[in-house]
Amino acid sequence: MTMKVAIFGVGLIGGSLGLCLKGKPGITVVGHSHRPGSLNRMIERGVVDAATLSMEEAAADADFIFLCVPVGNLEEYLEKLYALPLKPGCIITDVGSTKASVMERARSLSASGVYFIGGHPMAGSERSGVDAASTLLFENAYYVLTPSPDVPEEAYLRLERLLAHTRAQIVRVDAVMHDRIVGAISHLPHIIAVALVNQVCDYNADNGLYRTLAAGGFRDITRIASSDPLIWRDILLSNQEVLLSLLRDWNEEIAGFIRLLEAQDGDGIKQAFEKANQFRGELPERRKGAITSLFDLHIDVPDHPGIIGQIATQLGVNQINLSNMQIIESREDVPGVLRLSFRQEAEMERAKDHLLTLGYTVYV
Ligand SMILES: NC(=O)C1=CN([C@@H]2O[C@H](COP(=O)(O)OP(=O)(O)OC[C@H]3O[C@@H](n4cnc5c(N)ncnc54)[C@H](O)[C@@H]3O)[C@@H](O)[C@H]2O)C=CC1
Ligand SMILES: O=C(O)C(=O)Cc1ccc(O)cc1
Repeated sequence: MTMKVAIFGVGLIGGSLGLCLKGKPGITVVGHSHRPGSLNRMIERGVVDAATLSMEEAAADADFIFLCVPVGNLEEYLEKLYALPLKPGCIITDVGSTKASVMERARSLSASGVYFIGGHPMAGSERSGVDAASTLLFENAYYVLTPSPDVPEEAYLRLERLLAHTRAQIVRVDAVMHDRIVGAISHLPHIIAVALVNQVCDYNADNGLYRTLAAGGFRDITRIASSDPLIWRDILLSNQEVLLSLLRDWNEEIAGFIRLLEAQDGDGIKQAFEKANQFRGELPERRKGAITSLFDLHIDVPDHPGIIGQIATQLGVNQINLSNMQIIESREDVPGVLRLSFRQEAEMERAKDHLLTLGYTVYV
């Protein structure tokens, strides 16, 4: 028997779920969009079997409904869905980056025979839209589910089985706890990245050298400042209380650094770095989390024409998939450093071994 999966909001996350589910035995994927212009693109991109502007048509007879719209629109979509005739046993889930508010709304709407299970795949990127969707996005990432106590175990397990196609690791977390933790490890870092970029942007208004010289570390820690403004407006507003508390703690951390510098307290500065080094060293190894990392290789390359093309060709010939390539340092009198980024650790290891055998100096 065929299962129907309906996806509302076929962007980065909805599109990536579509890619994981479409074509799997016994599954049909229908995409819903509120914009006529995006229907063709979903089909061309191959993320859904069928696309429609009608909520009713998308939801009719669906076994699973995924809400993949911005957090600020989740409640409105839930209200509209609960007003439609849904298949008995239908599971509605969402992918929003905050969980407490949507869980609260779903509880107030509950309909008999329809189950809501909050969800949050903790992998993504600073990109958005269906063109950025990827089959591999969720692989090895954590995928949080926040079922309320009244959801039968049978329904939870049905969703878990379907999500096995994402190859993510499912974890069950309380919604309020989720928002607190994700606030600290994902939402606060996004605010810090944006504030830092804007601070430098203001300095740059008077002296363009700031932008010229900004590279390496600045780019690395501010990548997430390029995230979609509307998506992030909604996430931050929805986690307001948690974030206000985290920002107060952040002010304290920064005030601590001000005090250390004013007092010329070298030992204190060293200790702050040592504490951070220690905790960061204990983070799970190279696992995808809310802030996703790529697996990077650095290669010394002599600065002569064609060398970068040669490296890319060598990797291509050996069918090693490269995700990104960047020259970090390139001056006429010094060798350049080329950064190659891979989505998979195994690809990075293969590239490293291959480039070493070709005589390149390679660092992980
Ligand atoms: N971007 C990321 O890395 C992650 C995002 N999420 C969550 O996934 C959800 C979707 O985010 P993305 O896929 O990144 O965004 P996206 O912008 O790529 O996709 C959002 C989709 O919702 C549609 N949509 C439907 N109604 C809309 C409305 N009224 N206003 C605006 N768009 C509407 C858009 O057309 C688009 O297809 C959000 O709730 C976000 O918090 C979760 C994990 C990671
Ligand atoms: O690009 C990154 O590293 C991210 O942090 C992506 C991301 C954005 C929002 C989420 O709720 C989860 C993950």
